[in-house]
Amino acid sequence: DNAQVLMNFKSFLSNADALSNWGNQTIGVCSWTGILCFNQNFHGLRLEHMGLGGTVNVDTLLQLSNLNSFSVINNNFEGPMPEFKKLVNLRAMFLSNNKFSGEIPDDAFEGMRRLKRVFLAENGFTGHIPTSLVKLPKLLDVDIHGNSFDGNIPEFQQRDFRVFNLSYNNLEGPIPESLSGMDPGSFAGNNGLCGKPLSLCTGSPTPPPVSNQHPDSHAEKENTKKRILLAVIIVVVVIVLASLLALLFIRYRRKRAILVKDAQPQNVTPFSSESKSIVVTAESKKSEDGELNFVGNDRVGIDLQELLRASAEVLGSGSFGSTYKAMLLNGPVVVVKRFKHMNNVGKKEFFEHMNRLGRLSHPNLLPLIAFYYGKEEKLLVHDFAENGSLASHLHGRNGGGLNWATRLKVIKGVARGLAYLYTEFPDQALPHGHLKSSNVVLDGSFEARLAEYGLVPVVEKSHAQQFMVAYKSPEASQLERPSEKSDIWCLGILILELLTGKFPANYLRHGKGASEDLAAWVNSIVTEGWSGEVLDKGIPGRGSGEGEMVKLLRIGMGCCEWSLESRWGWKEAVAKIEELKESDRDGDVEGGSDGDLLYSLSTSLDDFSLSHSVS
Ligand SMILES: Nc1ncnc2c1ncn2[C@@H]1O[C@H](COP(=O)(O)OP(=O)(O)OP(=O)(O)O)[C@@H](O)[C@H]1O
Repeated sequence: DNAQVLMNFKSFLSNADALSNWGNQTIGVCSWTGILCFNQNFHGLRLEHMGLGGTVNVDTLLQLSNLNSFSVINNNFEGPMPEFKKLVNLRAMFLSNNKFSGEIPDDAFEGMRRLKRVFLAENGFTGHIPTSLVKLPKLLDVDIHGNSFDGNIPEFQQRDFRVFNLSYNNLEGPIPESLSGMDPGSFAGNNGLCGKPLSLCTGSPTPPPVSNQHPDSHAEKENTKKRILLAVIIVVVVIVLASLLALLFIRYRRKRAILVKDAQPQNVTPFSSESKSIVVTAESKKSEDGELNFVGNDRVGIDLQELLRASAEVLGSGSFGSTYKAMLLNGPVVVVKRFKHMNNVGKKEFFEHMNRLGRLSHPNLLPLIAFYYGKEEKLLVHDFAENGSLASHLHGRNGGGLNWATRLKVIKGVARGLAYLYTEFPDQALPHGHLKSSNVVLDGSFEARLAEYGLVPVVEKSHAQQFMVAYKSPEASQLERPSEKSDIWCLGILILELLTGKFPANYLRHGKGASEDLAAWVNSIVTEGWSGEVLDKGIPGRGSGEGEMVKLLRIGMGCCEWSLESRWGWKEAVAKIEELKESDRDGDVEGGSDGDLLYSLSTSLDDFSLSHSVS
């Protein structure tokens, strides 16, 4: 049976401490760590981030009935790619972020008629892209970035890719015509590639055919000479221009130094955490970079001097810097957040973007009052929300205290705020970009207000990729490019967090691989906790609202669909959230009895599990 086979498979692994509950017959195979089940039937292995090594024994896997999905993302496996070819029923193969190496035989994927998803990224694979891969009849996702594949890109026979990433290899030659419509990022970091969607192949106005391997040597020499000449001219021009600019810059700095004297160091750190007070100096206010710029017209009444000298209390610190609560003597309490890593755009664009954010106005958005522009650091000033963050109510000292009615009110507010952002920023992939429970704050009447929205355009790309939560959605972490549905993924996680009371631990963990952790967290709810454990038992007022809570859970899972096609769009999610009621008895009742409730819950969870891992 599968239990015995799995134990056998484990015996070939090294450092398998994470699989310590394997073999426990009382809990059953479906509850073992990393096992994917559907209707209590095994269908996959998801052994991610476990530090595993040793051998992936394919002959053992062969004995597992219904193995559809196999993932060992982010472990320490070494050596050549295991001979997965024998697993003809496999639909998804995730080997990314290991130390696999060597050439993959040309026929390595032959006969894998069901294989849809191939993830080999960030390993040490070499040699040509195997032709059997490009012939797979069902291939939808292929991500082989960050290896050392070389040679030409073969003609892929599939057309509609969902994920396609060949970046950061040693591929060369013209990109096949059929791939010319792909995102250029899919080919980035391959120095030898040319042709659409990258720049045209040199020496010819159109990409040369692959068979053109014997160019006329005289013409080639002429071309080379011309190229060298051109390069020399460019280098000389660049040096001259750079010297001129340097000269101008030095003169400008000298002038400025006289005007501003030593204001600059204080600008960079206008808060002193020791004294816990705001210490932007008088000099800095005079300097160009030291001004607080008020963006909302209704706040002109705030006294700048007073704000700058107000005593401040540290609220916490996140991935960008610390956040302070500043108490003005005769005015409102405001929150000032320090931001590093906000140098994606120049000063002018930064100002424009802040003014744009300042014009936003919605009851579920924390308004931006003012901002400060420093070279290294920016400050954003907001209203203080009296009831703190949603995270603190779900997981903090008063954790679990929010009743169902308030949770519903909060999620409706979040949905409305998000809908407003989507409407106001239709051209942006990520209208929010950083939606998580610590960025949902609650005002005096527990109305939700979204914080840290709309910042993606000004945040440095690498920082955004590493720390902003929308970048931890599956598509963003695998493609390094989020979709407009990535914010919806975050909404889904927030819903699951709100209903289960569980903290998506690694979702906030800074660093690599967090999206997979996040997905694993969602998945673990599905595989381990469906039988009544999913909804937080301690939510006050849960009794009469369980049917509605299950509806919200389904919405959450619709938002957490792994594939972008199946994931809900924002309009659908918002409309469904708006339909929710406080009590099952308010109007039409669904799933009234406990039996029905459990049934509908398990059905939705199984649906989710299926599409999540095998899609
Ligand atoms: N306007 C506000 N009113 C009340 N509390 C706030 C406000 N803004 C932020 N906070 C709280 O201050 C704390 C620190 O916030 P901060 O944004 O620095 O960290 P974070 O949200 O955990 O991380 P990140 O920088 O990734 O957003 C959080 O608990 C946050 O909820």
